[in-house]
Amino acid sequence: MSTDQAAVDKSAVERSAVDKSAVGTGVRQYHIGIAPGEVGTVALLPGDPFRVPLVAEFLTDVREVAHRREHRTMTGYYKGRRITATSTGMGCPSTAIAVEELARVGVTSVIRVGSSAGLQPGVEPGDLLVSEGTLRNDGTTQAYVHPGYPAVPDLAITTELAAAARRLARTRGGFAVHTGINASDDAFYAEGPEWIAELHRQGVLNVEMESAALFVVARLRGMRAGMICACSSNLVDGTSVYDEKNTRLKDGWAASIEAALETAVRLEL
Ligand SMILES: O=P(O)(O)O[C@H]1O[C@H](CO)[C@@H](O)[C@H]1O
Ligand SMILES: O=c1cc[nH]c(=O)[nH]1
Repeated sequence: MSTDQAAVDKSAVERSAVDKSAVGTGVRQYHIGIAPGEVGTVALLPGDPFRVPLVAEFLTDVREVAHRREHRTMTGYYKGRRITATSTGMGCPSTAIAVEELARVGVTSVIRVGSSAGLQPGVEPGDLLVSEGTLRNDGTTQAYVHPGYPAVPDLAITTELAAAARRLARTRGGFAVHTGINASDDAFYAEGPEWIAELHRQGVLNVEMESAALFVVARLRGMRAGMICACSSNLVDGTSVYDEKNTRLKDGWAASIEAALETAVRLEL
């Protein structure tokens, strides 16, 4: 086959190939199992499906909509606003799928309520961490955008998350609120001392595994996104590194959910 013929054949295949960006609008979604009309416009996104009921504890008229693979979804109402909680699973690949499919069923704002490890001294288990932007150390977003494309949250959601978290910290006490840049890694157990020290030197506040996909895919699909995490551990001072009875982390999850719900109400998301 000549080179010219190969080029013609390639473009013929490209012409008939599936365009996934146009697939699935308005129907029950393949991975998350939700159909349009079953959820509202704002979704809180924990990583862990077992934390979806923790969001539901704050809601009235709770309904479980679907649970497929790592994606569990419940809906309910908080202060009159319809709220959805959908778990993303761990990492950017499943998070990108969740955000893509939530966009296809009418969700317009997504707030990750996650756990994340601190990289600066003074960031303690149970503290709340609000993202101002993400260092994209993941593979998924490389498939979507230019290497220099920023992974940034919505400004108003971010400002409101920080304000809501600070109000809770003032009235409840027992935890601090930090804002800054975080990293999104793909490989939890490949975060070695050298990488942790490099992130620390560059002033990165914390590390987690989903926000690169969350922020990039949300931008590309015209959605608003934000992230508030509870600190699970501190990787530079070794506080409470993955100990089962991390009650401060559990309290931090609840506070992060409350801050996200208040944000949804105040901004009418
Ligand atoms: O607790 P979640 O929200 O899953 O967040 C963090 O926990 C997991 C790693 O332990 C990763 O998903 C990381 O981002
Ligand atoms: O990537 C991550 C996320 C949470 N905790 C870690 O230690 N690393």
